[in-house]
Amino acid sequence: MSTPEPVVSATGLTLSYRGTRAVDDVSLDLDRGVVGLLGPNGAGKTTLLRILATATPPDRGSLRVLGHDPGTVRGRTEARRVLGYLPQNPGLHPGFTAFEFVDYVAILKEMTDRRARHAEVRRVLDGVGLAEVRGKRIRALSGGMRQRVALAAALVGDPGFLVLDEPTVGLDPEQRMRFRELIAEAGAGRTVLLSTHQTEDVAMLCRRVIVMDRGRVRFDGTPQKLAALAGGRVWASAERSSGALAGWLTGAGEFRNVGDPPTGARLVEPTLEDGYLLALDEKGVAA
Ligand SMILES: Nc1ncnc2c1ncn2[C@@H]1O[C@H](COP(=O)(O)OP(=O)(O)OP(=O)(O)O)[C@@H](O)[C@H]1O
Repeated sequence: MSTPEPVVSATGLTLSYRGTRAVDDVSLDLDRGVVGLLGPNGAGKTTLLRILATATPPDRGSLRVLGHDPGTVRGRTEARRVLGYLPQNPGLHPGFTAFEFVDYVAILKEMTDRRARHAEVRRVLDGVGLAEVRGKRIRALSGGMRQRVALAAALVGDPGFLVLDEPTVGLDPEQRMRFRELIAEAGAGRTVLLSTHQTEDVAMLCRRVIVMDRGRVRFDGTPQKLAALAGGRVWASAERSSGALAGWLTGAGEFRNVGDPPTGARLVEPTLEDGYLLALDEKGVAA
């Protein structure tokens, strides 16, 4: 029996901007569920997401999205029909109502039957909990609600692949948790790639995490495995410790350090964030 094709399959993706390799020979396969994409500013996350969402063609490499090849005009059109993209700056028109904006996106997605399209717009707005405010102008909505409008727009047409670029940035903790619920729901039946700086979002939501730095994949594995990279490398001390890549005085009045512990150090449980820090420090850590 042949193995089914992954939902997204990328090989050797490379894209440079004026000599800087924003994405450098990235290969990955994605299947169902929420996959987190972590990396420092400028790591290449947005550029990779734009390539996967077919918004930018790579200089090199091949890509298949739900069986389509975005390298061809026809394949690109087909791929766009089956993917949803929430970009970093979704460009919500403030004068539109939530309904009008999502309807506008649905029109761009070539949904020509007005009645079916309006039913779909209502479905996605209801799905993100905005049924009550669909007639309100976007300028009158809170930041959290605006992000939900952008998510609803990405969900139009029930895409099999959803690309989310830092969707929780700027949200307060309550709104972030509400958004987390929506991402988890979205990931139940489809492939979601979630770029974020929030390591907690990854720990709470993702079964797989990819860490990028300087255009390359530095780690690809489970959140548990990423945290485990810091096993034996996080310790508490009364004084500032040399050998720490990062160390700070906590509210409990002692230092928490990540790095190379001195002999006899009092080790503490590592978090995914500790593993992330070490994955960036030790370039080329594999899954
Ligand atoms: N349109 C562009 N023109 C020139 N350089 C660009 C362009 N877009 C991105 N870059 C450069 O490519 C590299 C990767 O940028 P990218 O925005 O993909 O990173 P990122 O990981 O998404 O960063 P952030 O977390 O800050 O959003 C950076 O060096 C950036 O300056």
